[in-house]
Amino acid sequence: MVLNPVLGKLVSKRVVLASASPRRQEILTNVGLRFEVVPSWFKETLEKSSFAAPYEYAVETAKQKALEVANRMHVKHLRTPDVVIGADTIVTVDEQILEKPVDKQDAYRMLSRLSGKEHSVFTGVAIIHCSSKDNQLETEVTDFYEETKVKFSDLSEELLWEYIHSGEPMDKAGGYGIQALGGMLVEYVHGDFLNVVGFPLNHFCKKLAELYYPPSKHNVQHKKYDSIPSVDTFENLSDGESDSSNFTEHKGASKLDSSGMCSSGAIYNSENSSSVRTGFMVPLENQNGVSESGPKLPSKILELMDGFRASKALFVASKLKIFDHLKHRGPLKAVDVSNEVRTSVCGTERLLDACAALGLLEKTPQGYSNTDSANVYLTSDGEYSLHGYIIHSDDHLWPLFTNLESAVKEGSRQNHRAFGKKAEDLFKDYYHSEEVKQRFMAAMHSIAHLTARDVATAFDLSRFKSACDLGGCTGALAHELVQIYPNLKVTVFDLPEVIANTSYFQPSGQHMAPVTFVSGDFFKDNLPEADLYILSRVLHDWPDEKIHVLLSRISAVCKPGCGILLAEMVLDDEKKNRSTALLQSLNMLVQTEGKERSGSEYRSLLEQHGFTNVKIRLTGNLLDVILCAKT
Ligand SMILES: Cc1cn([C@@H]2O[C@H](COP(=O)(O)OP(=O)(O)OP(=O)(O)O)[C@@H](O)[C@H]2O)c(=O)[nH]c1=O
Repeated sequence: MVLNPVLGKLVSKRVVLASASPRRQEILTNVGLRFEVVPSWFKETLEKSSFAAPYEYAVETAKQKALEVANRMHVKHLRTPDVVIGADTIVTVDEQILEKPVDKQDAYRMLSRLSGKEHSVFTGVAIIHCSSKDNQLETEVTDFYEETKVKFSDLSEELLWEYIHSGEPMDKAGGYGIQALGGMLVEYVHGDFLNVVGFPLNHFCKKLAELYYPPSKHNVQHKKYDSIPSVDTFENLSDGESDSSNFTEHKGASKLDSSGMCSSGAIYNSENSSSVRTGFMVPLENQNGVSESGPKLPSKILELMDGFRASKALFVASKLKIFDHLKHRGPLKAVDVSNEVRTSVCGTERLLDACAALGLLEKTPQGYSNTDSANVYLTSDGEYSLHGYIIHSDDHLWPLFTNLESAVKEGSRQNHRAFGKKAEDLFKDYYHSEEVKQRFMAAMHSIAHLTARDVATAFDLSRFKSACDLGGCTGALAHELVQIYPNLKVTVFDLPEVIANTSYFQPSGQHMAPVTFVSGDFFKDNLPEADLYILSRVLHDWPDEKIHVLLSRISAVCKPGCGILLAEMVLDDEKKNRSTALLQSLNMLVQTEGKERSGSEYRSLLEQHGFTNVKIRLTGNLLDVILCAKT
């Protein structure tokens, strides 16, 4: 495998693909890159005549798409990505730039222009490396383009219209998809096929190699990077050389463990510990000095095998409030932390070291201190504290997940095995004790607060005058909504046990008037009147039968034009790409009768109750958003 070493450089980074194109997602997923998808909101309206060459237009558009996402993620979530990738594909013929057709007539114009001729497909790509200094986003942009020439056969009118009516042209530059039916129109392709499909993978890998393995004096003389470097080339690149790259590696990304394995997939040859090999095929020399290929290092599998250890280390550090202590008193030595939290020195030191290697803490000669993200997310009073959710995960989800095998065998929740009692009503279980209720509410508040801005801004909701957040718990989303839409009045509707406990979670110093709390059970009691009903992380708790009851109750009080806003993790229709959401669906299996659903499943549920014009936005945050209106 020659590609993995370069892509392996991205393993420990938060990589974001700023593109809604399913083709780009597939091309990069197929080579094992792990990334989040955050489609860009940049409008592709740059003035084409201001560019000397068409590829400059594609490159600039790609750059603007990626920068928009980098900025948005930095400003909105305090979650600066490490690398954002943007791309833009255009077709040029007779010095005209063709983008995606706006309608069938436009597709006809484009395709008849391409008929019987050779044209060029350019994809511009921008790779943005991001960092945050004093809360300011800093970016380093690398961009390039790739050109592929494509020749179409002569297309008859009949063929052309048949192709247009297939629907394939509409979301594709030049009005065709070479990877599908459009392939039948093509006489020849000169250049990179994937570049036509939407992403020049080969050139992208070369760029990464240039960035992460800048040629040293030594190999400038001997090596020419005019193709993707071979394994041999990579073997000669020590980490020393890669460290000279501008881009710092994630801390601990290449740490050795006792078995000689590196977390990034690098391995030390025991006979030559100074050379780090980042390939997955590990050439080792046998006694005769002949190279043999060792087994592949399955770093993804190893990471998954260890995943629970990392989770538990995070849970224990959170439970011991180590991040809180370090926020106020750090840097501290292990012995001081152990005194503060009353634990053994040797155990504490190992936990702190593990947390530092996982990137949760900094370790310096002065001691351990929090990273910026530990201060924001892991302290119990951090601005976007996940502390509540972490404690809930440890106390509640962990015991349930240890019974995952039974859940899979039986197809049902496991409260009886985890907690020794039969699950009655999902929420009654949470609310049977004050302590469990507080913990659950804190967990829900953590997630609602972290996602509220993206949920509230996924669609323009300014046409609605009143909203009712059904199961709105502590009101975290409601408060965000009234900040963003000052004319909106929001009612939070939840069970009496919840409403009685919301005061602790209210933001201080805000004008509280527009958010009202009303108690009731949305399956039984009258629903407050509203133009917009919000269900955030509600439907995934329930089986379809219960959802039909709830949606029919909402539909009965909803006037035409009024809407429903759902916030859920939305699965892709094939249920194969979004591992966080698919794991969340297992999480629902172990504890509820609900599940995560795909966009089409939600659409179908809503349409059965008279809600149409269903729009789905993937936010790149933990929750996606669906908006629909009653007709
Ligand atoms: C020529 C050709 C193009 N495409 C698709 O055309 C879109 C171009 O549009 P874009 O503006 O570059 O991208 P987008 O789809 O709008 O996504 P985004 O990156 O969010 O702007 C991309 O999808 C490409 O795959 C194919 O799937 N096959 C082909 O043969």
